[in-house]
Amino acid sequence: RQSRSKLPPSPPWRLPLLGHLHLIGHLPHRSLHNLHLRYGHDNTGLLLQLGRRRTLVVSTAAAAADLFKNHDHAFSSRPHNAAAHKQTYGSRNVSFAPYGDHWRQAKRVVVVHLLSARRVDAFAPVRAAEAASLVARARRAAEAGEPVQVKELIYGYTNAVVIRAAAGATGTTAERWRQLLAESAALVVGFQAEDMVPDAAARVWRRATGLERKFDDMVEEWDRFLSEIVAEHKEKMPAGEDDFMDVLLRLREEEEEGKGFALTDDGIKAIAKDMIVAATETAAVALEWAMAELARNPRVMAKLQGEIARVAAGAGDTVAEADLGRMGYLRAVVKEVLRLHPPLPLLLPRESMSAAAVQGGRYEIPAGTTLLVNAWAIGRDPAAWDAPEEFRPERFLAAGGSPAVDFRGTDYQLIPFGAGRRICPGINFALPVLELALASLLRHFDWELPAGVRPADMDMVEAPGLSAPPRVPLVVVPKLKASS
Ligand code: HEM
Repeated sequence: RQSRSKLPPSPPWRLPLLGHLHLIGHLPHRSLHNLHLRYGHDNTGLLLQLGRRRTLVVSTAAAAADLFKNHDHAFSSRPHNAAAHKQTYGSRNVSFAPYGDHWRQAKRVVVVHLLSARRVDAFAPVRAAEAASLVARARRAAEAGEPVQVKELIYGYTNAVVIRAAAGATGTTAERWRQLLAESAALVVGFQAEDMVPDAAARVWRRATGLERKFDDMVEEWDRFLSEIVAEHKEKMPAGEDDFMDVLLRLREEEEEGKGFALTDDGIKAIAKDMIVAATETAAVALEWAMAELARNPRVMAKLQGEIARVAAGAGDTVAEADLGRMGYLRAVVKEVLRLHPPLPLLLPRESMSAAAVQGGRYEIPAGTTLLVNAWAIGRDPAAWDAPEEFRPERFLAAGGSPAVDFRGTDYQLIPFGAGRRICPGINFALPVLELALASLLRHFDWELPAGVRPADMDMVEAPGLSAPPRVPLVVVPKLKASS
């Protein structure tokens, strides 16, 4: 019953039940960007009815700035999603938990105890060992003169780093974990039934199509696996550095002494799984896009290799993490990759808990509205970026002493990790994982496109899904550099 003039603009052609869903193709960030260009308001966004969800879509830096600066609290919850709820022990993780005491405490545990600078530093030997193994695999391909599928090369690395940090797991346990991750991801591509119709009706549809059974089997298999890992951790005290499971179990012991956060076994499993799911895919997608952009822009690759050679001169076979801080161009490349290819192009959906009068009261967004922030479109916002489609890391090198734009949630034109209360807590964990892999791969090899493929021929469009790797997996040929 709200006055229409107070609602942000909407596209025409709203259908019963579907609302505007029929206007969304299989790459929602691209469809939503096009809809924004046709019907949206640059300072506010666009209001859509996506199935049963009234959805505000924000596609510009100006609109993101207004929302995150002035209305972050109102939009700090997550929409309920039955599939995610089941997979997360009833939203007992961080990413999908609704705003409230549980989320606040769980996020605090993650930020303070699992992802603190000290803890991230403690995993440096894990990263160094896995980077060395990444280089060894690339070296074998180079010596055999074989092209490599970058996704396979990279996933092995990000999976291993994350799983070792989360649960100290290697070998067959890590392999089982890898399979479970891949199978779960395949089940949650695209809009789900409960986005369209009420939960009960969605359940009937999922049962009829056999999807419910598949979800239940998957949830059971994850639980069996995580329970085994918790049991193993309870049995043996850690030798060496603690992994996330060790830390969570210790926090629980402290709680029993009245000092910590009340964690059940399910809570521990939910948080550990959250860390692994949130970290593995995002980092791998970012690395695959980085390699694609470097293969497509030989000038940037050569300049980056020059920096790495200068800074890491004389070091051993792998790049020392301490040297990464002196590689300013490497950081600029990472930023430019995340600007054009945010691994979660629509971040994670939010939901408003109260009405919000945005743009100084010009528009009113009712409570219970889903918010999609199109980071992919914001990275291409012509009001925020010069020549937005160009891959030009130099734009991030601070000119004349002005501070360079950063991705930590205060420069709203670059928000691949989100912003505000729900910002990603894993930035400090992700950065050395990304930078060490890139520096190691570029230090030892030149990466060429297979014979006959020209940079201009490369397909730079994303695959459908929550995260967005290249739809055509990148294949490149490593050539051992003369100095390696
Ligand atoms: C390149 C790597 C990564 C990218 C691009 C990324 C991106 C994101 C984004 C966009 C969000 C949603 C933010 C929002 O709603 O505003 C998020 C949330 C989250 N990320 Fe990351 N992430 C990355 C790596 C990691 C890592 C390494 C971890 C943990 C080890 C992690 C843990 C989480 C968690 C727990 C949340 C939920 C936060 C909340 O709901 O309060 N992420 N991430």
